[in-house]
Amino acid sequence: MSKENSGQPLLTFADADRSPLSIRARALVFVDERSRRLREEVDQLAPGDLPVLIQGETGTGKELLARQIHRSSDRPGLFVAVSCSAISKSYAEAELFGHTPGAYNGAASSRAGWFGSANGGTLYLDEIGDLPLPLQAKLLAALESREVTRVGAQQPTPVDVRLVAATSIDLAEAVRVGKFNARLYQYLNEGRVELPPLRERPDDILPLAEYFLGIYAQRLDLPLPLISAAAQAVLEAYPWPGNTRELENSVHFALLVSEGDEILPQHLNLPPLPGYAQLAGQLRRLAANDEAQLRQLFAEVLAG
Ligand SMILES: Nc1ncnc2c1ncn2[C@@H]1O[C@H](COP(=O)(O)OP(=O)(O)OP(=O)(O)O)[C@@H](O)[C@H]1O
Repeated sequence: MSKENSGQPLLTFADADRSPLSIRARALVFVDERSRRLREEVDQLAPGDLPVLIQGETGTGKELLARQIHRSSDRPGLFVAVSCSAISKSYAEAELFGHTPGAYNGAASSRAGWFGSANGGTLYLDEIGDLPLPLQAKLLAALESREVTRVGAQQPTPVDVRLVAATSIDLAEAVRVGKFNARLYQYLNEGRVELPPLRERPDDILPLAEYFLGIYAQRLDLPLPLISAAAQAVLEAYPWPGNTRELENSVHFALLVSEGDEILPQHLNLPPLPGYAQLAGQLRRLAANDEAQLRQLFAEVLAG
């Protein structure tokens, strides 16, 4: 997604699925039990036009999930992805809702804006908490009334847009401190989905690593290496603060530097973990899979 904000429209993603350069996955790798449950939740929410709010740390796959929701909804219009943190301050309203010719200096022609471009489809607003407050109220009004008034226009235009929003911050807290519109929060909260950080769905780590390895090997026309047992252990123990995106970058890097048929720990380019962090990784894994086993482990440790 373009992050420039010189006042030009930032909309770029409508057909990113078709870009040969984009790794944007078609498949959602969801193997861990928590991910499977999430997948079921999303499958229930996807049909129809209810708004959805996806809460999750950076790089967890929120946009991929939003695309999946759009695909499964069978809405005929486009999936339009916009990062609210990249919105140009001066032209935010015109970017979002469009404008008429001559609405402001330099606006020679009219534009539908992101909202209008998503007509009949899905508008994905990433980091919705970064949307300026006055626009939050206008967004809610447009969603509820199903019409928008372009900047400079006298009459509203009918629109049918499904909103899927994402946030990495706690919007309830933002409402509490007056930074987020309470009614917009209620509107969004009806279809709320929590996307857990990667470290809390450890059984996704290796399948995702294999998946990215396969995709990058194919794209770069390289032979597919194996991930050595030691590298697998490192991948599983690492806490992935940058989540799936960080894993993707690490695997991509490893493929480029491994020059052989096996990925070793040193190819992953991850900071070395202190002993306690490795232990924490193993404990997280055990806790996710088998609480009884974890309790037994603690009992053994405490018994000396
Ligand atoms: N479950 C998954 N299966 C396959 N690929 C995934 C999965 N989750 C994330 N990815 C990939 O990881 C990368 C990051 O995902 P995405 O951009 O959707 O995250 P995000 O949460 O929207 O990030 P940000 O918070 O920075 O906006 C993308 O390349 C995406 O295709």
